[in-house]
Amino acid sequence: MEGAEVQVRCPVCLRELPGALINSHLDRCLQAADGEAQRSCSPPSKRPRLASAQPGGEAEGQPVEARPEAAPVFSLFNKGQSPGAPGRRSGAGRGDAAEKPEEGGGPTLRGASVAQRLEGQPLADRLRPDTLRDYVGQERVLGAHTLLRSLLESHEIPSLILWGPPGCGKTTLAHIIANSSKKKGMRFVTLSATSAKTNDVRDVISQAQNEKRLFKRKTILFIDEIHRFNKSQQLFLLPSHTQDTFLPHVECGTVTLIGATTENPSFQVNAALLSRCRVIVLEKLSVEAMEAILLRAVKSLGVQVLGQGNQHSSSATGSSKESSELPVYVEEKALSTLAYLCDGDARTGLNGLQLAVQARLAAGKTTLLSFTEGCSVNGVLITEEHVKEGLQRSHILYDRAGEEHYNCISALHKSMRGSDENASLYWLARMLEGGEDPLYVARRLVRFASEDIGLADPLALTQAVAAYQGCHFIGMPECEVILAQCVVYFARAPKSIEVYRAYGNVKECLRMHTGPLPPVPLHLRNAPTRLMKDLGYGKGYKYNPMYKEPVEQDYLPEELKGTDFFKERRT
Ligand SMILES: Nc1ncnc2c1ncn2[C@@H]1O[C@H](COP(=O)(O)OP(=O)(O)OP(=O)(O)O)[C@@H](O)[C@H]1O
Ligand SMILES: [Zn+2]
Repeated sequence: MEGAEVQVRCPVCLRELPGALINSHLDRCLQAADGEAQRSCSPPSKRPRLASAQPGGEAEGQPVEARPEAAPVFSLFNKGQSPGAPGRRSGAGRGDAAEKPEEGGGPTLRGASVAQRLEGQPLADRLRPDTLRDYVGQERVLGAHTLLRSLLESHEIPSLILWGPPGCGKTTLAHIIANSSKKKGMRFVTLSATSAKTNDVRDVISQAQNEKRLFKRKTILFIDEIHRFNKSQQLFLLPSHTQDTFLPHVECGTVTLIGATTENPSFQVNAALLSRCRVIVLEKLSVEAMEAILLRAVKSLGVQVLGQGNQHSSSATGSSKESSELPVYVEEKALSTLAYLCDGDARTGLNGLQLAVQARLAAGKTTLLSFTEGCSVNGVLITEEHVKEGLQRSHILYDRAGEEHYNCISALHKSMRGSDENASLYWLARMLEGGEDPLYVARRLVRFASEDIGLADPLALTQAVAAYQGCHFIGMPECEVILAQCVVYFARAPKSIEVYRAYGNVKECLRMHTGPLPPVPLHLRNAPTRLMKDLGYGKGYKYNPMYKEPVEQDYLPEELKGTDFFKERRT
């Protein structure tokens, strides 16, 4: 898939580079663009969603099967509904982000208890900002005087690909654009690449054409997880595919495309499509940005923050059936820890907060809080520990970029090598549940197939490549079983490092060589011209099929005659 020779365009500086270099280049390029040290800009990966944290609604990025009507996924950017979620669709004008939902995302429901405020929609969706004013962070692309900002302010929306790690605000930014564009009378339609069919795209296009022709209305099409469009869907997007296609429509302005992706678009988005879109690189949210988002959430819930300012001591934990009616407090430290641990993923952070509050309310434990000014209050207290528990349940303590990442993949590799299928599965799950990029694991499997299994079972390589492609097509979480199958196959497979080692010997031999390399023996050379023939090229070569008996012939240079790389240095 990732041929080393393939040239890809850096979405930041637009230079063409060999595919193998793009990731390291991007890191540098992003740093240079920023002028200051960036947090990791390496292509982010998808992390599994916190299913348990979404009691009443669904967040985008949910597994396809979790959507009862998998079919089309046109939906509105409605408050009551996250993009891509089924359910309330408006009849005729489906796809129009016209109606304003009743209940504001906004935050506080007057008079309601914290428990009531947590009901229904997941906190993260409810708090999705409507305007740039509430959109936190991403200054580099959205700050004052940036191109994107002025374009948005003038409602000149170009086709965009929003690339960034999970929960950094891609969908939210699209949502904000939707809001502002609908004020300008534009339509906003969303489609999820995980479940949309080619026909769905066609429908959107033809409706957009009608709208443009009849009402002079422009359509903005948001495609979430655009990297998931598979080969046939991508084909459909290509210009050669007659008038049904998408690209010409992007170009002539029938639709403005906004794609969101967690994957490096140079690899995952069709080049022709990519060249027609501006790539906006969003970063994972900083700890400070996360703190701001969490504070807003806490405020919206009516939870009070206990910090340095309001010194308190807590004691005498009791329990109360009515804990849900009591005031709820969260320690400032708990919020900053949460902001740190969620690793720039606002959805994880907000889900973690929601889980922690809900768990505390359900436990019914109350705490007597004594404040320095003398008063004491009985309430529900959320500490750092509770927040960590909330996160633990969402497994995000796995450190994707650091130590853990390398430790786990190494443990997986060694378990497969040691033919321990249980251990292999365990390490695989540790990584995937922790949000590891399945393609990273799949790439390692391809390597393992040759390095450790080799000719003992040459089919292993086919299995690994198939697993890689399968994962690429369907993504997490559906692809996990593909990797599991492959991992168990490999643990059970016979192993051979014969070729791996022999190839190492050959390389070693070349490296150790001093002086000019031996010439290719004349009889092995091809002689396409008279001159070459005269020079003795090909002379004496024995064409094997002409011989009944095995042919005696040297294939190595004279000085290496008799060398057996398969036996060299073997103990
Ligand atoms: N920059 C931000 N400012 C304020 N809130 C944010 C921001 N980014 C994310 N959020 C909050 O986090 C939630 C999830 O963000 P969003 O859906 O935009 O992430 P995403 O980048 O599209 O992630 P994914 O790739 O996982 O779909 C939002 O509903 C919103 O509440
Ligand atoms: Zn670059």
